[in-house]
Amino acid sequence: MKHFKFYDKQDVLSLTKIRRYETKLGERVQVSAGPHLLETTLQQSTAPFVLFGIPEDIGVKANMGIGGADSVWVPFLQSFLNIQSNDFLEGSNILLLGHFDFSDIESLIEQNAHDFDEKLEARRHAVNMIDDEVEQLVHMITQNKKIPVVIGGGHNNAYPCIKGAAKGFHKAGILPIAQINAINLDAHTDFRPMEGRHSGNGFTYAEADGYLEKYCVVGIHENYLPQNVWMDIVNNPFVDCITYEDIFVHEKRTFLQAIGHATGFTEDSLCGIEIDLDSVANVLSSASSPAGISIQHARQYINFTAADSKVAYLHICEGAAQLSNGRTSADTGKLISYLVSDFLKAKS
Ligand SMILES: N=CN[C@@H](CCC(=O)O)C(=O)O
Repeated sequence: MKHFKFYDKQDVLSLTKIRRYETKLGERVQVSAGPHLLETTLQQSTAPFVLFGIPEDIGVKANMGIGGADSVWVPFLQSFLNIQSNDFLEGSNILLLGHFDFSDIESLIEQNAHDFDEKLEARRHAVNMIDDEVEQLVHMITQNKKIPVVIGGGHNNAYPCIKGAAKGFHKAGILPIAQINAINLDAHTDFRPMEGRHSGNGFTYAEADGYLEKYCVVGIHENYLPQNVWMDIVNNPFVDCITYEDIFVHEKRTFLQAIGHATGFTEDSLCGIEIDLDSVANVLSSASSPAGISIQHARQYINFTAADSKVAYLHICEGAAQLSNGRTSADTGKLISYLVSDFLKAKS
């Protein structure tokens, strides 16, 4: 994990606005005992939740998407650490570990790959390196029976989250085999073919490698579902989906019924909870869209899945504060901080 930057108390407090007579989450969260003491920290910490960031957009670019998923981690922290510590959420049950910094890999690719094809190939190759480091961290966290709360980054990181959690919880004796389920609220299935690693095929690789058993994706947009992926889903009894159109256009079932279906489909094992922020209307991301669920729906999804599933991890991804095409949003970090706090409250 040579790309991981551990935080100390000072790092956290530098982003926390201290105010007399009030206490913020930044004053209450736990931090690591030091870069070389991760195992000891995880063994000794009383916090059941371990929060870290993967501010990278290599996976999105490797999927021919618009870069910028690396820009939301700091704005998220600035919001999250300044949430009031109170009876609703106190903060000391969170261990804030730090973030991955893969910017050296991206710089190398930019400097050395000559054209579009070479860059695409290099980025798909680089995603394997990201996979390995993220998997290692998720494995260590879950092996210590803690729940990772992961802020991306591209949706490519679903793969190392699933693989790391499956292996870690198996090693901890919680799972008989290294295999978990996953629920995903997303405009896309991210079940694209195995053409090299990128943000559009994390679940395909996880399933093919045997770490993902059942996968249910809620809210996919018919307009962005490739026919070959649709056929793969229809023919796979371990994969299920409910389209955005079936919920909000044809009204075949309500949003909460769709989530209930997803938690029911995956209830036999530990389950990774995933949300791609391109599912939320007008939130800045590579695949931003004016059509999508509301922020209220996203918060309900987090609340219900956290309460109704045996959670293996939470992964919130693809949000951006600034895209490589110049678009910006000051709100994405704050939205993510609401979703993380909703999750923590639902689990308390
Ligand atoms: N994780 C997102 N995957 C989508 C969106 C791609 C994009 O436009 O960035 C997909 O592969 O279709």
